[in-house]
Amino acid sequence: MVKICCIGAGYVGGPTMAVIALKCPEIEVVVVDIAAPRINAWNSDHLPIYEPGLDDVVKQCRGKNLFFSTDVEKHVAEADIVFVSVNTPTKTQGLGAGKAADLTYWESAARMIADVSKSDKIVVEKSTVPVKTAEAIERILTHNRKGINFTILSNPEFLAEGTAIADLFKPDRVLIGGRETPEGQKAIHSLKNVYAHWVPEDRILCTNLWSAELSKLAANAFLAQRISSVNAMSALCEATGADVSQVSHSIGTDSRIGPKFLNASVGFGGSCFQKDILNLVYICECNGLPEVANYWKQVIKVNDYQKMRFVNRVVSSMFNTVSGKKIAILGFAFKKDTGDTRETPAIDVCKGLLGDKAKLSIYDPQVTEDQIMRDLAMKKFDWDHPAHLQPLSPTSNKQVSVVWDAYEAIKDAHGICIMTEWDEFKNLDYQKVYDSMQKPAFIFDGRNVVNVNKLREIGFIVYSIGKPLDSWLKDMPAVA
Ligand SMILES: NC(=O)c1ccc[n+]([C@@H]2O[C@H](COP(=O)([O-])OP(=O)(O)OC[C@H]3O[C@@H](n4cnc5c(N)ncnc54)[C@H](O)[C@@H]3O)[C@@H](O)[C@H]2O)c1
Ligand SMILES: O=c1ccn([C@@H]2O[C@H](COP(=O)(O)OP(=O)(O)O[C@H]3O[C@H](CO)[C@@H](O)[C@H](O)[C@H]3O)[C@@H](O)[C@H]2O)c(=O)[nH]1
Repeated sequence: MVKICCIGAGYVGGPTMAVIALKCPEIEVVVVDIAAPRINAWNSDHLPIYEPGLDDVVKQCRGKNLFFSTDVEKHVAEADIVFVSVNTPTKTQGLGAGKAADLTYWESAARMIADVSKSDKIVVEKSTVPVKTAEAIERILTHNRKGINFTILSNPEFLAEGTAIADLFKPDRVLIGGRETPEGQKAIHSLKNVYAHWVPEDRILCTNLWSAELSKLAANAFLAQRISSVNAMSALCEATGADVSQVSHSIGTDSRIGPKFLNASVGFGGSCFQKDILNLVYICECNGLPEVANYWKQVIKVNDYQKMRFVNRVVSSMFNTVSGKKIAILGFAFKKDTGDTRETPAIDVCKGLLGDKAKLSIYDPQVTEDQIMRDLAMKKFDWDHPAHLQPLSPTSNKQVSVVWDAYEAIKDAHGICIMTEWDEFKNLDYQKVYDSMQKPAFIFDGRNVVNVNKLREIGFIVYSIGKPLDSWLKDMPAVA
């Protein structure tokens, strides 16, 4: 029986391995992690992450050929294929701080693999890493080896949160990079056989190591670039009276552009886009390519601009101050159908409003109060470390309350900010909402989910990203 061990039971390791176990009943899959609470949760009825369809997959194979364990060394030693899916945060100190990837967790995993192995292994990079990482990992593995052969592959993951299971069941492609040596090609073949259980052969792409590593960074940079492009257009739409949804639709019907990933928003969030672009920027700088680095840096700059532009709109519309005013924040996750808040634009918007002394009442159907308080207190990039290394949550923040009902958050508020496109925000009883608010009642829709005309008929003053401005907002000072 082939044995797979995955180091890192997070958003990638957990769902990916669960799907491999489901699709390959004759393979034993063990997911290991240093975080005992996470492993306990994977072994319980309350999985550590919210992801549609995940419970079902885990229930079908857990205890049969899918196991979760903290006994990292034992399971690594026994495995034929070791996936490494640990955190690769942005460095906060030292050389490359604020840009380069911190490979501490990866390196310690590689050293441990080298120490405990007693048989040949294929070691698979599942984490997103800088191009050329495989070379460094190979050195660590081979330097420590005791006659054991390690073959390294790059197999980056392209799943998106909220649709992880659907993405894993039917990936656009699986990418496997390896050395162009007989051992490298043999290892590629072995990993290809795993995915071939359910992925059509023409969707399994095999490349050299560096192409696979760089393709992951490039894919995220291109995706994020589309969002920053449409968000940049949204500012111009507001200035000219064009409607960004109409512009997106018009350009998206050109088959060379395509319709996906053209939704204007308050900004992109999530654990990957910013981190991976910063990493790409750093790699370009290290390779003496400042123009290329600056090109990609601009994607992040526009994203930061979009979040600040939103805060400025809120404050300037509400008579240039939100001091002491209750603002309801609807949604805190970085997108719908996930409880993940890593780099969510809600953090920057909330911090901006708190900086102007607003009182926030926050509601998200999947995010806990503890997580929100922690996010609002955390320093940039601290979130991307294993749980036991993160700062504890602060006891309280007098300006912030977290509630478990949208109407409760909205009651007596002066304004509403929609930060996540949860379906339930489209279907609120907006007449009831209006009646329960202070007047004038403002809605700032950061996700373009509400029906602007209907809400204006009710009496709201509505701001929706990239849409023709409310006459109220037109009279306000320019904020761009
Ligand atoms: N989240 C996504 O949607 C996504 C998608 C594609 C790629 N990625 C990449 O995959 C990697 C993992 O991301 P994630 O979202 O799953 O992170 P995560 O924080 O959810 O999970 C990482 C896990 O690794 C564990 N870990 C760290 N060091 C360890 C060690 N030495 N031994 C055992 N366990 C260890 C941590 O405790 C944590 O549970 C990152 O490089 C990320 O960029 C993420
Ligand atoms: O048209 C769009 C599409 C997305 N977003 C925002 O962009 C962010 C990222 O969304 P999405 O890409 O759907 O989710 P992620 O889970 O971050 O997935 C991205 O990052 C992963 C980690 O590397 C990759 O594996 C995926 O392929 C890539 O889509 C979210 O805040 C979205 O709200 C927009 O604002 N407008």
